[in-house]
Amino acid sequence: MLHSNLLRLVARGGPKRWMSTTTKLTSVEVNDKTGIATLTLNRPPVNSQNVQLLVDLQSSIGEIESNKSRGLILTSACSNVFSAGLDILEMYNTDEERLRTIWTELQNAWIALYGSSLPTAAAINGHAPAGGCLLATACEYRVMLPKRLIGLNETQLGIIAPKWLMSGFLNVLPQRVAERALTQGRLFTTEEALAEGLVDEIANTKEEALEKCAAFIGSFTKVNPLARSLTKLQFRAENIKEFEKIRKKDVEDFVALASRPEVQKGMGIYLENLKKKSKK
Ligand SMILES: CCCCC/C=C\C/C=C\CCC/C=C/C(=O)SCCNC(=O)CCNC(=O)[C@H](O)C(C)(C)COP(=O)(O)OP(=O)(O)OC[C@H]1O[C@@H](n2cnc3c(N)ncnc32)[C@H](O)[C@@H]1OP(=O)(O)O
Repeated sequence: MLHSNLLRLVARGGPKRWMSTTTKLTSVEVNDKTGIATLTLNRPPVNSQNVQLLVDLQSSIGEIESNKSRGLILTSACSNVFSAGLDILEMYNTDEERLRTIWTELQNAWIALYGSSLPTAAAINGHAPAGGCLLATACEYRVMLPKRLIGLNETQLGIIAPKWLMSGFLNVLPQRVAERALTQGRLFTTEEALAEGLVDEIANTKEEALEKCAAFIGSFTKVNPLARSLTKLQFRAENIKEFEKIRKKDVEDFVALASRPEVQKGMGIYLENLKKKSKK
């Protein structure tokens, strides 16, 4: 009896909890020759970060770390957008528990990428505002397509990016430039981002961006991987320590802020405007 039940489960693909009814929103492809993994965000039209995308992103990072890939390139399957940041629809008109889950998974995804011991690079093949910029700046290297926008525009939305969320941004920009950009909620064009050091190179196509990212990861071929990763993590240790100290309180702060009536109202107006703009 037990045996036949097991056989039935195997035939159906295993116990139910492993039978996901939804498709994964990220994919991983490892290049046989280079051993470099490309992790693609695939939630059209704009890769807005809902809980599932954030959970899938963590699982793909885990997969890449355990399959002994030589490095990780993060990119997008959407033609003009790397990621539009947090899914505002998911944060709108919802309950506190959902808000708690959204923020916890954003934190988890960020720390998985920022704290990865692997060499990481972002092939930014489209716009990367807010949470999109967060993921790109969690990586060690950025290559971006021309005439797109990147930055932390939170103040333009009337919200505040917490300190940990600025860590990657502050790693690559001088304090003065970062402070001005964050207080203005500035989105940089690719060309401005290159001039300031927010991105490292420009590429004309996604393929070229992937090649440049692979070349960056390839630059570590002759470096001892353990020495490399420990050195990287020493640079990031202070930010990670600060983040770990406040991560629980940070979730509650977010829930309190995002559930305020005036913030919810702002989200509704912002969503309406986004929709109006996309219909034009
Ligand atoms: C706004 C208030 C948020 C309040 C949060 C409260 C507390 C938070 C405290 C701190 C948080 C900081 C951390 C991070 C925050 C974020 O990430 S918030 C998200 C910020 N993102 C943006 O401002 C980007 C908004 N999107 C755009 O500017 C553009 O869509 C684009 C990325 C430049 C791409 O342009 P385009 O290719 O022209 O695509 P469309 O604009 O036509 O969009 C297509 C459809 O996608 C919908 N959409 C776009 N972005 C989002 C999004 N972030 N969430 C949900 N949905 C989004 C858009 O409405 C279109 O939908 P329809 O086709 O009309 O149905």
